Amino acid sequence: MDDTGNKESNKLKIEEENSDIKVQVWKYIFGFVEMAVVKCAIELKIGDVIESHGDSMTLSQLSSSLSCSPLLLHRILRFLVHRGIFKEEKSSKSYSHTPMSRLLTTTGPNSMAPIHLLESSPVMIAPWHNLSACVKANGHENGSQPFEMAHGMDLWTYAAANPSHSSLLNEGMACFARLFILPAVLERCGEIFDGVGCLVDVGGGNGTCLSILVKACPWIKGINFDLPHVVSVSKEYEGVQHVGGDMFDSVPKADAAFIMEVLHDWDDEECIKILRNCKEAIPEKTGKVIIVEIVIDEKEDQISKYSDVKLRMDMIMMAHTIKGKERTNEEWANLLQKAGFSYYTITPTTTIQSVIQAFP
Ligand SMILES: C[S@@+](CC[C@H](N)C(=O)[O-])C[C@H]1O[C@@H](n2cnc3c(N)ncnc32)[C@H](O)[C@@H]1O
Ligand SMILES: COc1ccc(-c2cc(=O)c3c(O)c(O)c(O)cc3o2)cc1
Repeated sequence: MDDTGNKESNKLKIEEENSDIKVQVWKYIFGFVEMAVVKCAIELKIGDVIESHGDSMTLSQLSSSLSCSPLLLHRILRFLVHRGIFKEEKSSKSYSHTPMSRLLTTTGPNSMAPIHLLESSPVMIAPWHNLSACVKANGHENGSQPFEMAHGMDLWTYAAANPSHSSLLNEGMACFARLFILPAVLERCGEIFDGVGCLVDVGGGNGTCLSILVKACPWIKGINFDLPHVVSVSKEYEGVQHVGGDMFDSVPKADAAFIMEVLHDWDDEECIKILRNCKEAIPEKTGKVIIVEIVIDEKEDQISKYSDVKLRMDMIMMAHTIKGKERTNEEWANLLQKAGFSYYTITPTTTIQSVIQAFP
C-alpha cells in the first residue's frame, strides 16, 4: 500500500479508536449514576414488592404498591432493565426478577442491600472528594486520610462513635461473608478447618462469618473477637462466643486464628503487629493463621475476571484508610516473613479473595 493508503488506513484506525473512546468516556464521567439508581431501587423496595407479589407486576401495580410516580418509575425500570436488573415482559408489560435484581431485596439471605447502602452512604462517599489532596499530602510525613479529612476521625473511631454507621458497616461486611466469601472458601478449601477445635475470628465483626463456619464445621468452637462496641451489640450464635478487645494489644488463644478482610485496612507495620499477636495466640507446633484477603494479580498470566474488582478494592482502601491496601503475593510474603511465620500457602477461591495460611 502506498504512503497515501497507509495514511488513510491509520486515519481510519484513529477515528475508530476515538469513536470507541467517545463511548467509553461516559462510564467514567457518569459512573456514579448506576450506584445512585440502584440505591434508589433498593430504597423504593422495588425488589421486595415484586418478590412478595410472587410474580411479575405491571407498572401501575408497582407504582401504586410503592406509592410513587408511574412515569418516573417507568424510566428507572427502563434504566435498570437495560443492564439486566429486573426483566420487562413486553407481552404483559410487566416486570419480574432477574438473578441480579434478587440481590437488591432489602432482606433475606441473598440481599446485597446492606453493602450497597454502606458504599453509597454519604459517610462513605465523602472521603472520595479528598483523595487527590491526600495523595499529595502523603508525599510527605503524616499525610492525612481521606476519611479523616471528611469526618475528623478514622473509619473505626467513627464507627465506635456512631452506632448506626457501625451497624451498617457490620451488616455490609456480613453480606460479603455470607454471600460470597464463605461459600467460596468452604467450596475450595474447607479441609483447612479439619482438626481445628477452637478458632478465633480476629476482627470478626458481628459474628456472621463464624456462625456460618461453625454450622459447616460443627466440631469448631468459635471465638468472635472484635472491638467492644461491635461485639456488645452482636447477635448470639450457637457455638460462637463473642469477646471484645483490641487486636493490637492481644488476641484470645485458640488452635487457629482466622482473619478476613482486616489486614488490608492497615499498613505494614500495623499488620505485622496484628499478625504477631495472632501468632502469639496459637500453638507453635500445630497452630496456623488463616488469612482471607485479596492477592493482587501482578503478572499478565494471572489476570482474571476478578482483576478489576481487586483493583477497585485497593482504591476503596485508599479512600477509607489511606494506610490500608490490597497486597501482591510478594507483599504478603514480605509481611508474613517480618511477622515471624516460617512458611505460608496461598489458595485462590471462586471469588475475589484467596486463602493464605501462615504457619509459625
Ligand atoms: C472490614 S471489617 C471485616 C469484618 C469481617 N472480618 C468480615 O470480613 O466480614 C474489619 C473489622 O475489623 C474490626 N477492627 C478494627 N479495629 C480493630 C481492633 N483494634 N481490634 C479488633 N477488631 C478491630 C472492625 O470492627 C471490623 O469489624
Ligand atoms: C466480594 O467480597 C468482598 C468485597 C468487598 C469487601 C470489603 C471488605 C472491606 O474490608 C471493606 C472495607 O473495609 C471498606 O471500608 C469498604 O468500604 C468496603 C469493604 O468491602 C469484602 C468482601
